[in-house]
Amino acid sequence: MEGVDYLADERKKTEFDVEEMKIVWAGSRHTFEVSDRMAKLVANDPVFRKDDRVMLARKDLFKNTLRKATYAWKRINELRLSEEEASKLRSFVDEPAFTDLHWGMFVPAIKGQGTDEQQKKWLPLAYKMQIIGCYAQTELGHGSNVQGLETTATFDPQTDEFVIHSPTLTSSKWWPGGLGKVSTHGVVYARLILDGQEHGIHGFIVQLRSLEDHRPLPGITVADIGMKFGSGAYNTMDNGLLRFDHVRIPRDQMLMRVSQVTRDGKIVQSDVPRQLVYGTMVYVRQTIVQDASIALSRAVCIATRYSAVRRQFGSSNGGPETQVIDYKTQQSRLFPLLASAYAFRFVGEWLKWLYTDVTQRLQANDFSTLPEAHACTAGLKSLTTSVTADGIEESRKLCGGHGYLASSGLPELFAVYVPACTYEGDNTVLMLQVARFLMKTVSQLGSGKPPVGTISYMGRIEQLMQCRCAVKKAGDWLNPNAVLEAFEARAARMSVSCAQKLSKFSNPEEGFAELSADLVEAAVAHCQLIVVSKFFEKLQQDIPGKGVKRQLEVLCGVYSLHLLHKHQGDFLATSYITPKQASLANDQLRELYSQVRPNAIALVDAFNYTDHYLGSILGCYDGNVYPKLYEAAWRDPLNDSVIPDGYEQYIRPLLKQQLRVAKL
Ligand SMILES: CCCCCCCCCC/C=C\CCCCCCCC(=O)SCCNC(=O)CCNC(=O)[C@H](O)C(C)(C)COP(=O)(O)OP(=O)(O)OC[C@H]1O[C@@H](n2cnc3c(N)ncnc32)[C@H](O)[C@@H]1OP(=O)(O)O
Ligand SMILES: Cc1cc2nc3c(=O)[nH]c(=O)nc-3n(C[C@H](O)[C@H](O)[C@H](O)COP(=O)(O)OP(=O)(O)OC[C@H]3O[C@@H](n4cnc5c(N)ncnc54)[C@H](O)[C@@H]3O)c2cc1C
Repeated sequence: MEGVDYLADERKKTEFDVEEMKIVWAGSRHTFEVSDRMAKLVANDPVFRKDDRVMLARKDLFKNTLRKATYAWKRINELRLSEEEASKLRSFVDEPAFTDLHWGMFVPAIKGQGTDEQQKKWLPLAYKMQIIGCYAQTELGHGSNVQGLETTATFDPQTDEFVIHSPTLTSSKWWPGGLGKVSTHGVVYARLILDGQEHGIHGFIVQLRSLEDHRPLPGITVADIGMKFGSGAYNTMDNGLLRFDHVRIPRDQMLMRVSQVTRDGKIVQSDVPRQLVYGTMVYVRQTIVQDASIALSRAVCIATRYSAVRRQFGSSNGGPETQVIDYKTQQSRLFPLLASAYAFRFVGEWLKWLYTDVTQRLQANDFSTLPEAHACTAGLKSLTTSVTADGIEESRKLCGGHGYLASSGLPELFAVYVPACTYEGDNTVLMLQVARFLMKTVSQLGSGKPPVGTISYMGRIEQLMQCRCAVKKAGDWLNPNAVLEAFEARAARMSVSCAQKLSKFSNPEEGFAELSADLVEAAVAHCQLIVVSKFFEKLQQDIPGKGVKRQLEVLCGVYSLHLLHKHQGDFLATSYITPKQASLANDQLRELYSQVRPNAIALVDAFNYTDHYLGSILGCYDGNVYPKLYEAAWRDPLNDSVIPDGYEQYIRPLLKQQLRVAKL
């Protein structure tokens, strides 16, 4: 029935001010208002419809994305949207496109690695989309190992040019988004060669296609790499391959903020550390952490609403069956994901602050916080994307059979999201970077240089190695200090244990390789501690609105205690807690689930997602799931006719043949 809210009874149970929670989720009233306005603008414009997307074949899918992306650009200009509004609008269009890489990597690479003059030349063109750019780093043979890239950029002093070349098949650029069919330019990463000497990997702005007729320029071979995971999903994106055959570019197209090549072919290093060549990756990893909370909250919103609608078993005297959300097993799978979405939102907010802070410091030639920023962005990117990818799949299972329907929105969300565990750094490779940072920190303890920031807890290493958990009853686990100390002690002890084992190897690199699985576990423990501690820090802030802070405290408890329960092996093995204390934590966790239960629908309403953005019948705001599923089935092209295409050719002869067999 039109206009009936099938979740109204659920919404009546709410114990907090949802409108205020929406502001907390958005980050500020201003961000909420911009988001809300842009989401509605997209939802109300028929050009941005997406319910037909899963039916499209690759070419139509791609053209459809071009149509939407260019229409979005037209609206951005017509409405004179700010950068913030434009970026929100693009995200609500909700379709991976070349514009993600243009705005998300090409522009930031020029901003971060280009000199002032280079920025002055290229950014205005990029801002007006008079050139479209991609980020061409990964090759067929090398992705994780950036130092192993094979593309060469050889300086020719005769002509004052670089010669960009792909010497082998494995040096072909492979994967860059937007490269396959759209980009006119790329920031291409290549080995710099001056007078026969190698000088590491640097970024170069290379024009790839003609601005007149879009044909590849001489010496350039470029194409799409082919279909990817899932039928629709990320196939809206033209990930590309690219080969260079001695392509010449002017010297001033090497991005020269980190190192400069002079007219006579000499390299001059600026004060800036060489790792800044990796700066765009740090920036993007930070945005990916923010996106993780969005993707996870979408999945959780769908699974929570549907769990309140869906009923199975438990009917007595002909009454309604039990809502599946009331099953403790459903709650123990769903509510930690809900809590994780909030936790990732807050750690993402903090990481954005950290990134802004490190950027300002870099501008003032203070490079001291760069290693921590690298470790935090790498580790949190790895942790949040892994949990989110698994969480989307768990949400699908929480929706039973209907979760497998494309109209649930979950299969597509999963297919689009899951490469986040790989792109912008494979999650294991990134955790190993965190492990290196941890081992370095442990080795420097006692050197007089106290660890700061997210690693400052290591400064209390003696206390953390010896302390024992003081929890005596379940409610003691609600004390933030008890929880924080548990996570700190676990992370510190796991790191120290790895460092002790490492010290037994005569070759540290061999030791690191041998112990890498343990090191990854220590890095995960450290990253989980960061998320828990940033959630607690959020709760220190003034949070207005009836019951809002209380709900966040409950979610923070769920987030930390479900981790403690899941990883109790770590906490027990490091002897910080006893089995009894682990069991008390689980008792408290169950109690917290009961407190989430009446607020669950309101907690996902606070994400403020339009039905358009969610793109899910199971997650629709009014909960009127069954009629919508029934109607959607009839819209499937297979139901255009009662007798399917192919009946005469295949089904009828088959049936006849079976008759003949039966007669024999
Ligand atoms: C329909 C539904 C829609 C649903 C939508 C859902 C939401 C979707 C969201 C989508 C969002 C965005 C879309 C994104 C689109 C995809 C973009 C993907 C783009 C890419 O993938 S680009 C390619 C990225 N490539 C990588 O990340 C490669 C990974 N490898 C590396 O980073 C490095 O090579 C390395 C692993 C770090 C190793 O490098 P290297 O060997 O040079 O380094 P060492 O280990 O020797 O370390 C040397 C030294 O340098 C320090 N260091 C390393 N990296 C950095 C850094 N980045 N910054 C600062 N410092 C760094 C390291 O710590 C060492 O320091 P030390 O000497 O120990 O002090
Ligand atoms: C959808 C998508 C979009 C992308 N977009 C872009 C783009 O726009 N631009 C771009 O340049 N690139 C892009 N990429 C490439 C991406 O950045 C790389 O695929 C990614 O960095 C992983 O590198 P790889 O493929 O070389 O993985 P590999 O390193 O080959 O990983 C394979 C396996 O080896 C393991 N492994 C590798 N090294 C180690 C190690 N040292 N220790 C232990 N285990 C290890 C990994 O954990 C993994 O299990 C994209 C990729 C995808 C999937």
